[in-house]
Amino acid sequence: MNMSSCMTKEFVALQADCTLGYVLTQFLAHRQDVGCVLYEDGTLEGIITKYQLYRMILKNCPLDTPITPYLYRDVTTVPFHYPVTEARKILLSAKVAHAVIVDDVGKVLGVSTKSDLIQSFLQRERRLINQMTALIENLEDGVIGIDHMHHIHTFNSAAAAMFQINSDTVMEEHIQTLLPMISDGMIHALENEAPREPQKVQLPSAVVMASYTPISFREKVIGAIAVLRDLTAYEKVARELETTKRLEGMLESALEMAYDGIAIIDEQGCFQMVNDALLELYGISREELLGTPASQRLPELNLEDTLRTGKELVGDIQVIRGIKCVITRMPIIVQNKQVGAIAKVIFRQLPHMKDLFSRMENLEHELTYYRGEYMRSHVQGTAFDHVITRNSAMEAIKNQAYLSAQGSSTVLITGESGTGKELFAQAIHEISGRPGRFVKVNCAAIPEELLESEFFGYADGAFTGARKGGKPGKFELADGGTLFLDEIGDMPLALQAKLLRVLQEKSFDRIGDTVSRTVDVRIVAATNKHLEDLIAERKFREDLYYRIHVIHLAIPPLRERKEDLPLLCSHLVQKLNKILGKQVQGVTPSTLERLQQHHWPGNVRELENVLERAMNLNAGDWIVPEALPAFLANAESHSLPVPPPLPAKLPALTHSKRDVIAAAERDLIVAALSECGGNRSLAAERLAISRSTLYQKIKKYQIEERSFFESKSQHP
Ligand SMILES: Nc1ncnc2c1ncn2[C@@H]1O[C@H](COP(=O)(O)OP(=O)(O)OP(=O)(O)O)[C@@H](O)[C@H]1O
Repeated sequence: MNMSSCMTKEFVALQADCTLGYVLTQFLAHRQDVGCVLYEDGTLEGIITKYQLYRMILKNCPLDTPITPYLYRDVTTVPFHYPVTEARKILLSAKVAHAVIVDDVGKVLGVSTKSDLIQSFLQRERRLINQMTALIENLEDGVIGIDHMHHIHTFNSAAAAMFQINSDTVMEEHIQTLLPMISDGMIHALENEAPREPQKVQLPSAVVMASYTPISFREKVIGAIAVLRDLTAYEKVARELETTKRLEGMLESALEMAYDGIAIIDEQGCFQMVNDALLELYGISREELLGTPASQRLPELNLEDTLRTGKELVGDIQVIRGIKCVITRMPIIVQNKQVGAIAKVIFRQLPHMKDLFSRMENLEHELTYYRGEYMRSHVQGTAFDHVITRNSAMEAIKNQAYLSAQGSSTVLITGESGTGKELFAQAIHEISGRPGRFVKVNCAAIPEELLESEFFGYADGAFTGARKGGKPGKFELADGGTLFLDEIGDMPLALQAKLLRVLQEKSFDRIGDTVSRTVDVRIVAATNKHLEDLIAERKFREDLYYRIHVIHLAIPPLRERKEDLPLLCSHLVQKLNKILGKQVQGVTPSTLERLQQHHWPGNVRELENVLERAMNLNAGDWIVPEALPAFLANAESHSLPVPPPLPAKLPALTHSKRDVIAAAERDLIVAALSECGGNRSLAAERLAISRSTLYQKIKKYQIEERSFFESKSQHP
């Protein structure tokens, strides 16, 4: 603040020839005590004060007396730009009550009196007090002031919040009564007239650092002030800092222990952390890397790409200093913000790891195999114990069958007639633990017109002659169990479509019924036909094929596993002993030798029939070659060349070849039927095929069976 704002601009301006009377009139009119006598150019000639006028009056000077002789010419002037404090000093040292304020060239601008100065000082003080109060009020620190009697006179809002009390209620209260936790410090500062060491104080809602200072006025201590700084936030930050430091230490140790190279970059793409493994790979020092841009120092890590896209990349193959490396990159996200990126470089013993993985994979496969094997033989092995084999391919199929039994997927079993397809189906059902029944349907043996009712049953009154109350079909009977669809390749197309629907929707309608029924049936299908060929010939639906072809067990024919013959012979002899009530020990080595030479087109069923026949004929404990049927017993027969094993899938036959084979097959069947007088069971046995296969072939070749009964009656 300068003097231009601390002066009276409407001063009494006079000329030297002004009279006493005129000046008195001006003083009264302007209520002033001093007048400035100016030259024409406005500069100061002198001043006249009211005391001079009093003196003129006391000397009885008439009112028209000019004032010139009474002027003060040695006047204290102050330039207008001087600060008020400076002007005060000038007035005090000159011991005058007025100062004339002049501009740069000495022209009078106004007059400043002592009262002007006091006013201005009071104004300034008021402003300072207001500023101070506002400052104290708005401080984040709590401020408490006491007077020399220890009574509180200052208590700002921050202090009120810290002590959780209202400022108005604490004024003039004794500090010791109201705030004992800080009173000692304040009184100490007051009485010792010196600041007190800051101390940590626990308040009800916060921890504060309190500093105490005495307040002096005119070199006398008149009170004390306490400033309280809330440490809660600082303490939290300190704790977080400590945790961060600890975590950083842990992270560094973890990085150093890592076997692979690791590099971390910050938001700017500069290296923040690298571990020894990475430095070793690059042959570089930590100092050379830290703080440098990754894109320039190690561009092959491509970390800036991860920083830019925020995308993870696993398994990037790079060659670094001649070493093949696998690099994985990931963004580092903190509170939903990407703050950097990390790269992991796998470079040590990669080839060994590859070997290790493939060995692990093999071991896993082996484990699965042996687990299945173990479970099968130790836990619930009985069902598959009936499937006799020592052939490794068969063992693998048994395993697969065992594992598939645990699930509910459809199983397709293929293999020549008599290879044990039904045996497998039964074992699967037993192992599955399904509570329902094992229901078998021979799709080839049921007349076509009855197939639908056999499968789905019929409702009460569905057709003339229908059983009262209706009849459940095989699907219903197998609810909760297993439905074994034998010879599925022979299922008519119309029924295939219906079966497909049931498999897809798990529901069906009885014939003549309006209510759909839902069933839980596990399907095991079997066939000795090549379903792919039937699909090509449009005799089997492709969609149904894919529906049932979920798990496929392809059973090899007996001629491909002749090592099974000794075991099978002893198993079947024991089985037949029970049925026939015999005590046969087994087959002699020479019998086995002959059996080994046979081609076994009828597979295990044919072997079973041969052994049954031999046991019926054989008188002794052991089955000798003589007890074997002629085609096995006589030398010519067993010396017959054994045809080579059939490939899994025969090449497509030409029509003529097929016809020749069909004609030969028909002749054989006719011969067998005629020999057995039309007895299908005997003929099937003689031909080493199942009854259903024989029935199917009789149908296929349209063989008239009546003639055989007749021929039998002619031969006693
Ligand atoms: N590996 C085996 N171990 C013990 N017995 C077996 C084996 N394979 C088949 N058999 C027996 O052979 C006979 C024929 O088996 P199964 O009826 O299961 O054959 P399939 O393949 O279903 O025949 P088809 O196709 O003619 O219906 C059964 O008495 C069965 O117990």
